[in-house]
Amino acid sequence: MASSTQPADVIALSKLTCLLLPKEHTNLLESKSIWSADETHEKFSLAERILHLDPVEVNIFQGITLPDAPKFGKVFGGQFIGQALAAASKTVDCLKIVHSLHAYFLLIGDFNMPITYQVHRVRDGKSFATRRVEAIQNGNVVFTLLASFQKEEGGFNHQVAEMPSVPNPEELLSMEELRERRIIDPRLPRTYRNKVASREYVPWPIEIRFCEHNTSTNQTKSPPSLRYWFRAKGKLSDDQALHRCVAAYTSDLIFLQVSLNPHREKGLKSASVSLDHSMWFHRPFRADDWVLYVINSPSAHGARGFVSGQMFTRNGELIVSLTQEGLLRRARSPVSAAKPKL
Ligand SMILES: CCCCCCCCCCCCCC(=O)SCCNC(=O)CCNC(=O)[C@H](O)C(C)(C)COP(=O)(O)OP(=O)(O)OC[C@H]1O[C@@H](n2cnc3c(N)ncnc32)[C@H](O)[C@@H]1OP(=O)(O)O
Repeated sequence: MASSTQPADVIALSKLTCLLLPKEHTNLLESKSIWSADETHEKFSLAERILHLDPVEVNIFQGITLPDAPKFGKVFGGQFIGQALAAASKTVDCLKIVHSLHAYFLLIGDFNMPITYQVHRVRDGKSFATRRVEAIQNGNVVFTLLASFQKEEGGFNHQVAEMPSVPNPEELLSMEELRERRIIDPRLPRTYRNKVASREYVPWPIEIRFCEHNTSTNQTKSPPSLRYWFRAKGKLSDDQALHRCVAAYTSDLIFLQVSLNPHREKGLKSASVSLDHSMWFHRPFRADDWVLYVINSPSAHGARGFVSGQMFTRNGELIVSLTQEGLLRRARSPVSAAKPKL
């Protein structure tokens, strides 16, 4: 090769390798990643647009809370996890993909303000890379995440966890259909039905189908477990990093609430927020294809609820294991608390 002369464009050069690629194949080098282009465009799914970040400086990105993104009166915890993971992913060699993350929610986020994500490049190894991300609003660190990335590598393989036998998502009702049914279900209290009907309904970027037919309300006790299928609405870009960010985003939508199930009662008003969140990504998957989320809460004690979860593909592959601890309090009445914050 060194002695022959060939007409070609030099595309990439390093100390060891000189890659010669004919012009007609340069498209092979175009990034297929979500991280490069302007992703605010309408053609992208809402989940992908929510996770879009603008680069501000080296290692610094900015995210916003879109008007049509779920909020729950504050920046949704899953939005912090998804956006922070997106920020970390943008600073890592694209051959390395996230395999675990650990996050703490430090302060309630203000959804009217942009969020600055500062990425610290903790380490870049041959196979692994580690990143620490701080989400900042008003000069305060409101959320922090540690994430580890790994280059694809072959190895031992086993899976003991079995996907439970549940109905296919096609046989189950969508959240929208469930809402309609609940409004007219005579077995449910009229006050509850009226509340569901009058509450503003903002569609989520994620489609959810509960596996069990459930007639319990947020004021009736039920076991501390839940199983549902989810997938992003619309098609996501073909980037495994994005699919993991979307699963991270979704994982906080209905998770901690499962810990409250056995304690629900008439008149209960709770003040609950996620405190920490950990995820391990075992195998590749698509978040715009159905994923089964199996949730259990083994413990609640000392105003903290603990939940663990597993995610499976339709084929029964265990793709994610996760845990969360959250603050579970009875909300104070306005008489005893002048300005409740939670
Ligand atoms: C079927 C369909 C189902 C659908 C379900 C959909 C649901 C979807 C749900 C989606 C889920 C989304 C999930 C998510 O997105 S949760 C969002 C992500 N998580 C967070 O944002 C948490 C951020 N972290 C913090 O805010 C702090 O670190 C906390 C608060 C945890 C600790 O920090 P700190 O140690 O400093 O706090 P503190 O304990 O002293 O208290 C702080 C303040 O609170 C007052 N306070 C205390 N006790 C009560 C009480 N009982 N009732 C009312 N207020 C109370 C207290 O007086 C104080 O106020 P003030 O004295 O400062 O004024």
